Amino acid sequence: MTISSDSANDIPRITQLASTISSSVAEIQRILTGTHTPFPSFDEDAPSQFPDTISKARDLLLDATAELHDLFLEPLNLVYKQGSHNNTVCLQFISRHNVASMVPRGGETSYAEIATKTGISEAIVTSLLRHAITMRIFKETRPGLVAHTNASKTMADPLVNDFFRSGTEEMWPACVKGFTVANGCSDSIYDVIGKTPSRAGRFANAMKVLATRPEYSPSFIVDNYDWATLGPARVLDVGGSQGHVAIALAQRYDNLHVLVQDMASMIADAESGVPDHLKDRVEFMSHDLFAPQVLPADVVFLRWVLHNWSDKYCIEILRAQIPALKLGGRIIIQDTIMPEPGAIPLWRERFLRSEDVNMMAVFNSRERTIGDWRKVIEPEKSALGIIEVVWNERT
Ligand SMILES: C[S@@+](CC[C@H](N)C(=O)[O-])C[C@H]1O[C@@H](n2cnc3c(N)ncnc32)[C@H](O)[C@@H]1O
Repeated sequence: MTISSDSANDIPRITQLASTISSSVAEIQRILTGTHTPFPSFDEDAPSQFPDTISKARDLLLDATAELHDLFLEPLNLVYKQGSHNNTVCLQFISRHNVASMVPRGGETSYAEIATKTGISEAIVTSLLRHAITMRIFKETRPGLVAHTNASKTMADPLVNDFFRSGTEEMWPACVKGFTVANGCSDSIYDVIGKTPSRAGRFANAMKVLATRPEYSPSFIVDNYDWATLGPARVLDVGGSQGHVAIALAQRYDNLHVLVQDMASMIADAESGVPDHLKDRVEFMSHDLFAPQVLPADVVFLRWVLHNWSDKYCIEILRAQIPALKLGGRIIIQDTIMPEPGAIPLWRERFLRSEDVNMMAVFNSRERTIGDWRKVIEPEKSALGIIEVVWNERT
């Protein structure tokens, strides 16, 4: 029998992992106790985010616990565990029928009642939700009765529900067949959902939800670029959806006037989400990002836009922005830079690799490494050059 061990001191890998788990939990306990922060739990009212201060210990803990767990699965079970199609079926059922909002906060409801409300048989509802419960979405308090966990309660938020519905109804079929085949057309996802306000609205809500994840927080662009030194500046937030990032920028920097440009269906009613005191500095305009810019700008800002497009289209998009730039103007791009394999904690890398596959299936694009970005931005292609890259390993 071969024992997996550290050859230097002959400590088995499983023991090393247990020791990492023990020391990182001790560190997290020290920090949470010191800051009077509640400990993690699946309870309905447990906190939904963690303080930044535990980030390093949490990275170590998540990777070590996952490795230890996986080591004790037989190889076939390990691979089976990663096959997520049955998870997706459950999430599609829950989000399509707004099941999470049928369960009262702090109370319970029955599978039978959910069956009546959804028009789906009690047996199927029970199977789908009992599978969801193994993912810690809902809990069965007594036979036949379900209540919220913190995960299911999160799904009761209409924006979060839209996020999962967009994922399971737009992205998932596209991952199986490619977006165009799944939708029986030759148009891009944006052309297709742009024609249906409910689908466009769901997508815009999904973007807002993604931005609430600490890794995708607008604070990275607000905090890591010195917008104040630009002086009075007009910023075009190209593909800015419903303005959640524009609002964050205008809130912090009163020197900025931000014009959000997006497809008409994506920005329908977006103005109503802008706080009154920012309404004169955050505005919206329907504009095709491939059309030459008509308005002069100090900054053209593209956040999470280019990763949706293959190189050829990125170059077209960038070229279309150039006529807008005033002398000394700049294009600021905030987007994913793919790390080398193994360069960041595995649980974080997994999210990025999953996004990469999503880009491929839904957009015929990909998440880019710094070398890939150079190819898009090199001067002879787009008339631009990379001046500075700021990389934050948590984004
Ligand atoms: C991935 S989302 C990013 C949204 C936002 N910038 C953010 O950071 O959350 C890409 C955005 O590009 C917009 N978009 C796609 N094609 C477009 C087009 N042809 N013209 C204008 N906007 C477009 C989409 O509607 C969507 O809001």
